Amino acid sequence: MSIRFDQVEKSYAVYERPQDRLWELLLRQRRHRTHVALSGVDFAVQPGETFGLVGENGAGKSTLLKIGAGTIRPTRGHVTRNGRVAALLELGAGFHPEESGYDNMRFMAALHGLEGEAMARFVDSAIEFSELSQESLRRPVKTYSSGMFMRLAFAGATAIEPQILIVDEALSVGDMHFQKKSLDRILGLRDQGATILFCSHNLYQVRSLCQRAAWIHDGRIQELGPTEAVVTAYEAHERGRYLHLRSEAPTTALPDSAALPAEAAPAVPGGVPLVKFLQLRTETADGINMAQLESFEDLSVEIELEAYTADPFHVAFSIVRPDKDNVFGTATHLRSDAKALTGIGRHVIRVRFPGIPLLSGEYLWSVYVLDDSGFQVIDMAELIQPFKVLNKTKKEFGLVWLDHEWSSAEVSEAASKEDEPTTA
Ligand SMILES: Nc1ncnc2c1ncn2[C@@H]1O[C@H](COP(=O)(O)OP(=O)(O)OP(=O)(O)O)[C@@H](O)[C@H]1O
Repeated sequence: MSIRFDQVEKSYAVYERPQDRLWELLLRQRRHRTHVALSGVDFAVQPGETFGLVGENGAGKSTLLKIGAGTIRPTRGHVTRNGRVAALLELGAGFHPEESGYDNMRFMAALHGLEGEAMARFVDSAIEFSELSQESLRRPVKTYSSGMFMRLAFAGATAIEPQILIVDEALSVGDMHFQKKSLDRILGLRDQGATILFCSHNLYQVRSLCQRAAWIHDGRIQELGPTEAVVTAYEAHERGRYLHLRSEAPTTALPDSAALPAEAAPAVPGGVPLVKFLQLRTETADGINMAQLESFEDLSVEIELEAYTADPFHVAFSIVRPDKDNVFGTATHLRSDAKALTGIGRHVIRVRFPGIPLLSGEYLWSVYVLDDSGFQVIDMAELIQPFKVLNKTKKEFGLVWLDHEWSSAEVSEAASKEDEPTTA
């Protein structure tokens, strides 16, 4: 139930032109350059642990997952897997397009070495989970919609009751209903003690799900440790990169915050979300949705939502800087009672910030509607309703006011002389 990478390295031969591969074979002359995609990767995901991988595009995350899953071999080093592995990477890549859904499930069972009763149980369980009709299952999978294809592929990949799960942002499988069902399956396996290696660009998900994480940079592990420390270091790096890009390319600077959209598009594909964010309203003594506040004013926030499902859900929101840094975020599942919202229809949540300690600057709001696990985003609106804060009372500077106490002590000359080092 664990997975271990020992000094793993992966290099690819890169050919300028496709025909160079042939010339190399014929002439026995090197016609390629070597690209090192991963090097010196050495860590273990412990039994029952959920381990996150973060890193920018091209850093080597997918290469590492594929090596972990055994779909590609490392150039050096090796991987040890103890337990049944399900890799939720390139779902359906092994399907035979001309064969039926049924037959593809039988092939998958055979690949896992299952026969007779065990094969029948695997096929039944996958088919039941996929919710595909008997008629669809008898058709060749090449006639499936992409959603149907992914549903069957996910169902087949997880039907072996895996002990180790390797997940590459495969959480958006099919429509909203199936996305939730597949996520619940992953969380269920985790709760039963499965070991999970999880890669995502969604740092909220990595933070919520993983105990430890690694940041991969240019094919090497840059940081490895408790998730919060690793993700924070990665965010700081990304921020530096972003500021660098902004300073180098003034034409790509953020738009004037006032021009930002009032409501961002839903995060999730598949039409209307099951719970929709409607609006955010702020209130101070001066009025509703004021474009400018004063530091230490009382501020109330009201978030209105519409649920089209009776399923419980959570709401998170944050105060954000224009460069997307969160100043403060909270969520209903982080309340002491962690109570989810339920019921079809309109919901309004209110949060009061007595004497909000923001200092002068520009801020915005981001709102996320989450499922009952507090993990999957159902709807969101990021960087909405820009507002300014003006600090008229304090001289201190920065983003937020921090309570602090000064103290000083006079150090007498005699005492300080006593502390001086003596030379022999
Ligand atoms: N088959 C291949 N041949 C040559 N180079 C490859 C091959 N596969 C991956 N690479 C290179 O290896 C590096 C790591 O790629 P990888 O797909 O692992 O990155 P990643 O971190 O998963 O990126 P992303 O976040 O964009 O998915 C990249 O530079 C990529 O171009």
